[in-house]
Amino acid sequence: MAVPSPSTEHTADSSVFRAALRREKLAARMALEEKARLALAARIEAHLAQLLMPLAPQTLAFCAPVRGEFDAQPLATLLIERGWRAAMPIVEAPEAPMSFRTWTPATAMSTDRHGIPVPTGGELVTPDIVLLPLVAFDTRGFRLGYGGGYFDRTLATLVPRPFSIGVGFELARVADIRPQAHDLRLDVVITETGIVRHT
Ligand SMILES: Nc1nc2c(c(=O)[nH]1)N(C=O)[C@@H](CNc1ccc(C(=O)N[C@@H](CCC(=O)O)C(=O)O)cc1)CN2
Ligand SMILES: Nc1ncnc2c1ncn2[C@@H]1O[C@H](COP(=O)(O)OP(=O)(O)OP(=O)(O)O)[C@@H](O)[C@H]1O
Repeated sequence: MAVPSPSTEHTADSSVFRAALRREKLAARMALEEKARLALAARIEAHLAQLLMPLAPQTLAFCAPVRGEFDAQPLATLLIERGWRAAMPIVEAPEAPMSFRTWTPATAMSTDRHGIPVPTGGELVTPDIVLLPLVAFDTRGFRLGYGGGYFDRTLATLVPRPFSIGVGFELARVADIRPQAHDLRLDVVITETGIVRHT
């Protein structure tokens, strides 16, 4: 059976398209050589620092990196030293919004149901700013993740909604991820080439 090509073909079923896009972009990221990935990550970190460092200290949520994602821990550590609070999302149940627990470099970690490191304990907090890892993103600022719908479900419940920053590599960019009704637009996307604001 022919596999739909996310780059060229418009299938009627956008969930098939999204699943194929997810596979393609995840494979492209995982195919990056470690050295090349770290060079791109350093550029992302510089853009992110340029955006965040001038701000007054607040609560920043980010994910422990898996599968070749950008690692925000060094920058989060620097921000903590400047008075910020850092937090990580916790998947409590598959269909439920995530909660957020404080994180520092000293925080004891366990592994969640998806194999992602998360704080074992820690205070529950509501983030002001959230870094969202991107599997794919489009020119309007819509994001594709691993397919759990966790961030859409979580951000939809938070009032005021945290400022959302998508973080990923340029290789994740597409024209249109074919967003579904529940998909939220990112306020900002940061890649190695810079910062794009969508709000
Ligand atoms: N590092 C990191 N942590 C994160 C996220 C993330 O994107 N990156 N998340 C961002 O939301 C949440 C976890 N989201 C996840 C969603 C799905 C799967 C997963 O394993 N999905 C299956 C396929 C599911 C499907 O296609 O229906 C898989 O990949 O095999 C893993 C994590 C919270 N923590
Ligand atoms: N606000 C919401 N309320 C209820 N269900 C939702 C909501 N947001 C997403 N979902 C459900 O979650 C599932 C996966 O959504 P989607 O493909 O957008 O995931 P994703 O954004 O790639 O995943 P993740 O955020 O976990 O990385 C979909 O079946 C969708 O119906």
